[in-house]
Amino acid sequence: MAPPDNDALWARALVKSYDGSPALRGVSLAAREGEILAVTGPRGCGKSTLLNCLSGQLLPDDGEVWFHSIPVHTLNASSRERLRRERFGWIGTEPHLVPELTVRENAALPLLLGGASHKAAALAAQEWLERLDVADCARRRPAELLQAQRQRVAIARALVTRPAVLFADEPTAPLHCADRGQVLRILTTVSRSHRITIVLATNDDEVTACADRTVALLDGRAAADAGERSRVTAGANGSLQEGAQDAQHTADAEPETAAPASAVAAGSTASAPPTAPPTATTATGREGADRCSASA
Ligand SMILES: Nc1ncnc2c1ncn2[C@@H]1O[C@H](COP(=O)(O)OP(=O)(O)OP(=O)(O)O)[C@@H](O)[C@H]1O
Repeated sequence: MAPPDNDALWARALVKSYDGSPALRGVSLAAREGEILAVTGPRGCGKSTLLNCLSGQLLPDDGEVWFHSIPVHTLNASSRERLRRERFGWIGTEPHLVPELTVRENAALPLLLGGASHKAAALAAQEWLERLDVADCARRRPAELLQAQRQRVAIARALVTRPAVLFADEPTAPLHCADRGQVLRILTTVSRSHRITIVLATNDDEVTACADRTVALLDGRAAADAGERSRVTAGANGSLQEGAQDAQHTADAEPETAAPASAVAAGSTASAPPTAPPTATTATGREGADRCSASA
């Protein structure tokens, strides 16, 4: 089944088990370009597994994941790796920086791995370190930084490639309140200014308030699509149901053209690509993000 044209990320009836123990039992969701989608739920409900399946780090046992017209679930390992490197960013709960590299080298790493010149990669890394307010740490090693600074470096590293989708797995969990606010402000600002779709797993109400929509998981299933602007909910059989109220479009985002998705789809093994190319969508309204921006 092909995804709707206007979704950047779309998943249907995802199933995933570990050694026969189910972690996802038929989760469906969709996220538009520039939208922030929060995946919430108690510990062990499957949030991380869902993000791993959506980002192509894990293959679901069943179900589909589409990034625009690319069927992520059918890509071979090297194509998924390339997709992750070129179009996706990842922020984990722990920063996991390379201890031997400087902060700037860490932030530049995805570009260097993608073949960028050292100069271009260093310039881009520096730019993001400045935005994240850790530029003065550029020559230091991760061990010399505070945890909050390391997390900001990890965010710079995730954003340096200007990903289309940023996955964030409890990105604020290890941070103190003030740092949490700043990280949220950065994420919401970047999502808006660069039209980056953000899918974040969280148990933090403050984080959830910054999202455009929420998908609540319970025991590997979507309990409800709780946002007031929700437009897609998972049916009992994993089918997608369109909600009555569509997202409010805003004109405040500055469009940034992404590289053609077909560049990544080259390695796809799918036999039936979507019938129509995806069309660009606008960012949705974000009252929660405005609240976070104002309070951070
Ligand atoms: N690599 C793994 N091997 C075996 N079981 C796993 C693995 N990863 C997750 N699980 C199990 O799958 C279920 C879902 O875990 P997952 O980490 O996706 O949930 P979560 O909502 O992200 O939890 P948390 O908030 O604790 O990170 C849990 O029962 C967990 O124990």
